[in-house]
Amino acid sequence: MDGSYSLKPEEQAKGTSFKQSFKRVKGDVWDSGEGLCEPSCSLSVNNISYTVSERLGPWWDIPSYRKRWTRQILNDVSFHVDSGQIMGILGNSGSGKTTLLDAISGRIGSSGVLLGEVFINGRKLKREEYQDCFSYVLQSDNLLSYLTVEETLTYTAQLALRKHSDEAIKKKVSAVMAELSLTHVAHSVIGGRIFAGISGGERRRVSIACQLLQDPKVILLDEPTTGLDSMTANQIVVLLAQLARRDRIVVVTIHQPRSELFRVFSKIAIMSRGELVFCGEPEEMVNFFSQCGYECPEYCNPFDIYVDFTSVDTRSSEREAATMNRMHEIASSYQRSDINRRMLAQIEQSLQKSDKPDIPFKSKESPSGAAKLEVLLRRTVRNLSRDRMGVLMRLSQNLIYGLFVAFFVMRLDLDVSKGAIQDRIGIIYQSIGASPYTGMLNAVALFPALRAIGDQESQDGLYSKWQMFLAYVFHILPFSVLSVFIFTSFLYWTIGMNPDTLRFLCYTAVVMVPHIVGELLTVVLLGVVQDPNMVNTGVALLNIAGILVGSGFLRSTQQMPEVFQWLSYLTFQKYSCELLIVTEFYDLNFSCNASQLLPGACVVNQGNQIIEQGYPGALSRFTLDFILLYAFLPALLLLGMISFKIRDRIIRH
Ligand SMILES: Nc1ncnc2c1ncn2[C@@H]1O[C@H](COP(=O)(O)OP(=O)(O)OP(=O)(O)O)[C@@H](O)[C@H]1O
Repeated sequence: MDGSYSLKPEEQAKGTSFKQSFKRVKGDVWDSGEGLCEPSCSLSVNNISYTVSERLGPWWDIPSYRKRWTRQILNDVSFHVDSGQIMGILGNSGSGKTTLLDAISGRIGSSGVLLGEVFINGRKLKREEYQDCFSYVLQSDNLLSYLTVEETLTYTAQLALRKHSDEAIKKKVSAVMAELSLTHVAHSVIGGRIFAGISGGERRRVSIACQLLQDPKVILLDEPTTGLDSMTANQIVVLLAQLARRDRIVVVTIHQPRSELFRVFSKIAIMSRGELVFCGEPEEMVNFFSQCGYECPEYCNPFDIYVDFTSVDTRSSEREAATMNRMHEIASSYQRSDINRRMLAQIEQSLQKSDKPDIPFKSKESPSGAAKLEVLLRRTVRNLSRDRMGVLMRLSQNLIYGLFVAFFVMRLDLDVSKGAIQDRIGIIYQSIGASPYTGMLNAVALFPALRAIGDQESQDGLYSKWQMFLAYVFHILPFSVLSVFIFTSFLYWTIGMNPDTLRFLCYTAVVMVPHIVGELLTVVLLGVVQDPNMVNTGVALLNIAGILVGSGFLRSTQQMPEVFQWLSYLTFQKYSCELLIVTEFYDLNFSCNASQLLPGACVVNQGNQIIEQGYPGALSRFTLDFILLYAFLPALLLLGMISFKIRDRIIRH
């Protein structure tokens, strides 16, 4: 399977070669073309039901909103698959295919009630063992755009199998790439929305390859062909059949497979309204539907026809009643059929076996928490460092903002009558007020994609979501420091702030915190709020509130009601503004050309007067203010870890 991937001509012609080269010989013994082999593993799903409690109406219709009803999403679903087999789950939209996979892979939300059991080799799986046993490939490919295929797989292998030597990991990655025909694109980048990389089908294969690194016996795939053209979709299904043939169980939900894939599947399950209306071999399906009186017309795709026969049409109440009856009629025929009886007997047989093989868990020699963090950090840095626009954006945003300010202010004066005091206060206000926004913009643009990857990989058991959060925070620090340093170096000296190197360093150290806090706060909120736009708005409002209450510029702190005075202690703006006022105004003397001004306009002509009148005691609190300001960073790190632990509970995948 090295090199370019294509269907063999005879497969393209008939789509039957798999079944022919992979015949059922006797009972559960399969000929894989490499000699007869007993299935080494079996998956039995027994009476899985899932119900959720839903509100009757929308929130604006209060009476119905207060009432709840119980909705059955899955209803007593049972099936049995042996290793070597690929089972395709079909059904119209909303029939419960994804929920079924979520249920058997342990990724179902805690919002409903899940009943039923899952057995591997006749041994009952505990709920907490589901994820250690099954690999789950989601519908969307969550991959880092700037990594190559080989790098992507190597980092995943390092996260999953760190205890292996580098050499062993390299071999494993090469083997998986060969198995999935990815060797020819090993050094190509994955690509993203704004730049081209490998094709959609190859990306899907990389997602599957990431799962294969842990040697799962059971692979579940949710709509792996969605978004692919029909030829590529076929190739993916054929590839999955080949993976199954190598002694694995593959269960795949699929929309509208092409008819030539009919015989590629070992088993086909059809779902409708949460019920399994049929589950059996392709030939059995044709006979079953014919016996029910629903023949597949010649030249029609049996998949489409049988899904149509079992779907409920809700376009009118008459159609709904008629199609619902038909669906129930087919489902009960299946329940009474020999096909179903045989399948139940297979489940029973595997449960009764005296010498049950062990449960084949995925390879999981996880590295320590610190080692995982190190891999995540390396991976994130490498991805960002190749993102030219991302790096440029990070480094230049603050500087561009500094250019606006410098252009507007030009050069600070020492004459009070020429705005010496007002301009300096304005610069401090802008430095503190605006820098959180640039941090926020970075996080909103770059973090959601990483969050999606973190969600998936943490569900795969590779690491915890808070580790991804920490890796993100650590990887932005050097960029943030550099970006703020470029900004302050330019602005401070260009507009002529207090010309003292130590004061410049203090100014830089202070402005650094709001910028990092802006990004950190955004990431913390993105842990518990899914929508980046809401987080955007939330952080912007919090920043506005913070600068109003904390800066003392709009209203002096002493004049504020007591509650706001207390609240100001919770804002980083209070400490940073106090610090910058001291840094700029301490021991600075102004001139005043009083002849052009009203009498008394030159009363304030020393920087120390500004400090004492506006921020009494700020001079003595200088060190304390610094400590309190910098305390916001570890506090937000802690909050972030809590936020991503909460995310573990609220987001299932
Ligand atoms: N936690 C839940 N709460 C409420 N409804 C749910 C929940 N989970 C699933 N559903 C509903 O169950 C039905 C089945 O959803 P599911 O995603 O499994 O369908 P599907 O067959 O995979 O559909 P599609 O092919 O469109 O992806 C849908 O109507 C969905 O809205």
